[in-house]
Amino acid sequence: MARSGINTSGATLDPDVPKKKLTKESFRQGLRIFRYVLPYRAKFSVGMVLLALSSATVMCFPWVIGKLTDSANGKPFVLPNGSVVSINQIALGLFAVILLQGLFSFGRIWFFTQVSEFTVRDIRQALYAKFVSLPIPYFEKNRVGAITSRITSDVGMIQDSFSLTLAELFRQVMTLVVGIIFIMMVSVKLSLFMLLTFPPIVVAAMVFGRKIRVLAKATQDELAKTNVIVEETLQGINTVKAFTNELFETRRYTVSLTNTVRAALKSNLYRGGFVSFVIIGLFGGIILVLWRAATLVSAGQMTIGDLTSFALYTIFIGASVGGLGELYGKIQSTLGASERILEILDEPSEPTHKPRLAGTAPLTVRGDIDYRHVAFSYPTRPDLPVLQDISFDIQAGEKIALVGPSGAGKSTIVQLLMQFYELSGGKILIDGRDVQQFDLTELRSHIGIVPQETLLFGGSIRENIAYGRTDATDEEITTAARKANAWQFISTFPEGLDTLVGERGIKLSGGQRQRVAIARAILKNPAILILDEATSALDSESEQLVQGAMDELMQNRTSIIIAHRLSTIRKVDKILVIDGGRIVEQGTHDELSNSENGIYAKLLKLQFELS
Ligand SMILES: Nc1ncnc2c1ncn2[C@@H]1O[C@H](COP(=O)(O)OP(=O)(O)OP(=O)(O)O)[C@@H](O)[C@H]1O
Repeated sequence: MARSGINTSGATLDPDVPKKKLTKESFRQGLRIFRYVLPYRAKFSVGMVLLALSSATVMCFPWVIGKLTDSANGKPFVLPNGSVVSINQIALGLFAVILLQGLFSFGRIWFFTQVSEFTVRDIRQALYAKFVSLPIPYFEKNRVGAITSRITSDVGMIQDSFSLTLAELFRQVMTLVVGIIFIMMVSVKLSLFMLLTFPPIVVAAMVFGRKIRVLAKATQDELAKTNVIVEETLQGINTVKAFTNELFETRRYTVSLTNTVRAALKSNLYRGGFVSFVIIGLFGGIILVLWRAATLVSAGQMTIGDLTSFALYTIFIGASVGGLGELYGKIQSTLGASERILEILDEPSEPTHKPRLAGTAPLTVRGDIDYRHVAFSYPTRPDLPVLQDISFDIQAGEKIALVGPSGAGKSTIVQLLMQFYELSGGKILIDGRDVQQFDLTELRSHIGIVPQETLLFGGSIRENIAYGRTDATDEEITTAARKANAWQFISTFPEGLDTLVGERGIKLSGGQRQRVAIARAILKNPAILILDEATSALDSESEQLVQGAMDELMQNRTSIIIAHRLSTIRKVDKILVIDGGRIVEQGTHDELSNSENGIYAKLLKLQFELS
C-alpha cells in the first residue's frame, strides 16, 4: 500500500509535514504560535540565559586548550596583570569550564522542557476544544485521520521546535559568530584563508546530501509500487488465476522491480560520489588549512597552542554550518505545522455555550415544533437538493412518524432540528421561536436522540447511561435503566453498572445497546425526542423490550420517530411520508392506510407480504 503520510497513532511523527517557504509573511504567521509560550515566558527567559551561558562556556573550551598546549610547549600563559598561570591552574580552569557547562546544560534542558511540555499541552487542549466545537460539515470535509494528525504530528513538530530546534538555532548561530571572532583573534590571515575554503565545501556537501535524500525517496517510492503489485495480486489471487494472468502479473512485477533497481543505482551513484567528495573535498580543505597553518607556525607567526585552538574552532564552525542547514529544513516544517494549527484555531466555532444575559432564566422548552418551507442541501454536495419545501408542525407532546424509502431525507429532517447544518431555505421554529435564536448548547440539551446505531463509549454501563446527564446519582441511573428495560440484563452481570462495555460497546448485544441508549435519553429527560429506529432486526423478545422502553420514553414528550417497521407507528398522531426530499403524504395511520393509491398503503401492503 502506498504510504498515506497520515499518522493517526500519534506514536511516531509524520515526516512529511509540508515545508513552508521562509518568507517574512510565513515567519510572521508562524510566530503567532508563540502566544502559547507567553504564560511561560519567565521560564523561557531563564532557559535562554542558561542556553547563552552554556554556549559561552563551550566556546571558551578551545581557547583554554590552546593555552594549555602553549604552556606545555614552554610558552606560559601570562595574565594582563603579569602573573603567570601554571599548567595545573589551567587544567583546573578547564574543569571549571566543563562543570559550568554541565550545570548550565542541565538547567537549560529542564527549563526548556517545562516550557515545551506545558505549551504543547495548551496547544493540544485548544485544538481539541476547537475540534469539538466545530460544526458537523467540517468533519465531512476533512478526514478524521487528517484531523488527528494535526493534534499529534503537527503539535509534535512544534514541541520539537520549542525544546530543541530553537535552542539549536541559537547555539549554532552563536557558535558561528563567536567562533569566527575567536579565530580572527588567533590569526586573521589563517582565518580568512579558512573561511574561503571550508564553508563553501560544507555548503556544497549539504546541497549534495539533499539531492541524495530526494533520490533515496524516489527509490522508496518505486519499491512501494512493487509491493502494491504483490499485495493486490496475492489478495486477489482467485481473479489472477481465473483470468490466467499469472505470466502477465509476473512480467508486470519484473518491470516494476527493474525500475526500483534503476532508481536505487542512480541514488547510490550519487551516494558514492558524495562519499568521495567528502573525503577529497573536506579532508583536502583541512589539509590546505593545515598546510597554511604549518607555514605560519614555522615562520613564527603563530604558536602551536593557537593552532590547536584554531583547529578546534574550525571544527565547531564547520559543524554549526552543517547544523544550520538541517535546522533550516526543520524551521520550514515547523512554520508549516504551526500555520496548519493556527488555521484550525481560526475556524469559526458553532455558537455554543453563549453566556446567558444577566437576569434571564434558564431556557425551558415546551416542545412545539414548526417546519416552514425548509429546503436543504448538504454543504459537501451543494448542488444536490436533499430536502425541498418541507412544512409540518407538531404540538407539544404529540408523536409523529417519518416514513419513506431509504435516502428519502428522513434523518436529514431531524438533524436539522439539532442545527447540525444551516438551512438552505425556510425556517424551523421551536415554541414559536426560530431555532437560530437559541444558544445551541441550551437548545440541544432539551432534545434527546436514540440513534439507529447506538455508539457506546468504551467505559462502564454506568458511564454510558450517565452520558445523558453526567451529574446523575446512582439511584437516578438505576431508575432510568429500569424504565428502559435495561435493568433486567444489567442486574444479571456480576459487576452490574460497572460492567465494561468494550470498545464501542461490542460486549453488549444490539438490543442491549439500544436499551442503554434509551436509558441515556430517559436520564436526560428532554422535552423533544428523536427516535431513529434500528434497521437491523432484533429477535421478537428483544424487540418487545426495546419497544416497551421506547413507549415509556415517549410519554409526555414531543416525539419524532423515523420508522422502518410500520407496525410500530400505528398509534402516532401523524405520519409523514417522505420521498425524494418532499412530504408526499400525511395523515393518521387509518387515513393513510385507507387511501387506495397512497404510497403508505402500498408500503404497508409490501411489508405485510414480506412478513
Ligand atoms: N452527510 C451527508 N453529506 C452529504 N449527503 C448526505 C449526507 N447524509 C445524507 N446524505 C444524502 O442525503 C440524502 C438523504 O439522506 P437521509 O440520511 O436523510 O435519508 P433517510 O431517509 O434517513 O435514509 P435511511 O432510511 O436509509 O436512513 C441521501 O441521498 C444521502 O445520500
